[in-house]
Amino acid sequence: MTTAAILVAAGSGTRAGGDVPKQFQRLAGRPLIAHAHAALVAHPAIDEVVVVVAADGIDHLAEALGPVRYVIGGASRRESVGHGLAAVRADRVLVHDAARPFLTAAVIDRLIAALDDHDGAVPVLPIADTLARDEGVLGEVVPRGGVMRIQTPQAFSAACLRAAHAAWPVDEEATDDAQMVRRLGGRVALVQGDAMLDKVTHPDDFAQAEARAAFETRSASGFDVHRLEEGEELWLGGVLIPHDKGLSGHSDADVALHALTDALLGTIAAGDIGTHFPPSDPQWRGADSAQFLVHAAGLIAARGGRVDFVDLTIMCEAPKIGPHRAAMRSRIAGLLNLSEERVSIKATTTERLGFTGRGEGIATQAIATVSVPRC
Ligand SMILES: Nc1ccn([C@@H]2O[C@H](COP(=O)(O)OP(=O)(O)OP(=O)(O)O)[C@@H](O)[C@H]2O)c(=O)n1
Ligand SMILES: C[C@](O)(CO)[C@H](O)COP(=O)(O)O
Repeated sequence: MTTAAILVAAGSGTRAGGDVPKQFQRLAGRPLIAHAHAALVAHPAIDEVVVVVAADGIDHLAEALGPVRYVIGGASRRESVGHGLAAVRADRVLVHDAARPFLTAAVIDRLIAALDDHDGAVPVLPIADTLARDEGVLGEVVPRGGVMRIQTPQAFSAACLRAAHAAWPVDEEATDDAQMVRRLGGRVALVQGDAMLDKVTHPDDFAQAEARAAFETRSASGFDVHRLEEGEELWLGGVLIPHDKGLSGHSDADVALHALTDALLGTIAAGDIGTHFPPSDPQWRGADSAQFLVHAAGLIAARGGRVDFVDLTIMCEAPKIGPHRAAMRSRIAGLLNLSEERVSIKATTTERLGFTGRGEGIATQAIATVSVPRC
């Protein structure tokens, strides 16, 4: 069985307002659509993802997601889903609103499992508030027993969804695909929904979704070594230290900033310092390593994340690190826009053992802890 996901994003977002349709406005550091798209792409059971976008949204889509598979949508959500459906080949189809950003793998798992013995499946939530008619003033209560909220993604056997779209009257609108499948006689399962999946519809919903954005804490380590040589400057932790030898190697060979840069890159699985600044590239010869650290922190910020804490252990026999610790903390805190309480610098000798003990080089181990939006 293969599974496709259709991510509908061809609406104008009129109720939400803003300079661009809501699906391209930023939420938790990324375009709104990027959250749901990442969740669908990352799910192991989903084989293909197609985005449905308005003709005048193609540039916004490219800016938001880079090169992705897309088709042009229609005048209504129903038509947009139909265009997506024409572009996929899989046996099962999930249809999801780009306006519902926080989609977990657990919801997708529940929907797909329900397709084993149903034609479709929808995530549902109970209604917690009293419902009443709006008559200008308070009208009668609407009984809420047996009533529920229906979310997306909605999952279907592709054949059933195609048949439902083909049978639907052209001049009638549909609230969602599940109702279309149901009207054709399809059995649609109810699976547990998720409050995190609530749709961003009105301007205030952005603030609420922002508050809901789940962050996860990640830690990663970095390690680096550079050789001590005569005739070189000694840059360590972004500070020039007077010493009879200096470090040689990539850029200014600041082994502490290199280890820390690798730790930061590790938190977002973005490779290492050599991936971003190849040692073979002459432009980095003698370069200030501070820019590498700032670049890594920038990549974390671009994902909507933040650096929480960094900890370095510098291993050398000489120079003594203690007298320079405060300057290093201050420099690194400044580069990362952190308070100094969030920068820890420790040092150790290796008891005259190994290359550090013989004064041939300096090693640094770094650990970075960051918060990034869960996706
Ligand atoms: N012609 C349409 C209309 C809606 N959608 C998508 O359907 C989802 C749910 O629709 P809704 O929240 O109503 O979005 P909009 O139609 O954009 O909002 P509004 O009604 O405020 O303009 C959204 O991801 C929207 O982009 C679509 O693909 N094609
Ligand atoms: C498809 C849907 O999200 C299910 O709850 C909902 O019906 C979309 O409604 P809208 O009025 O187009 O926002």
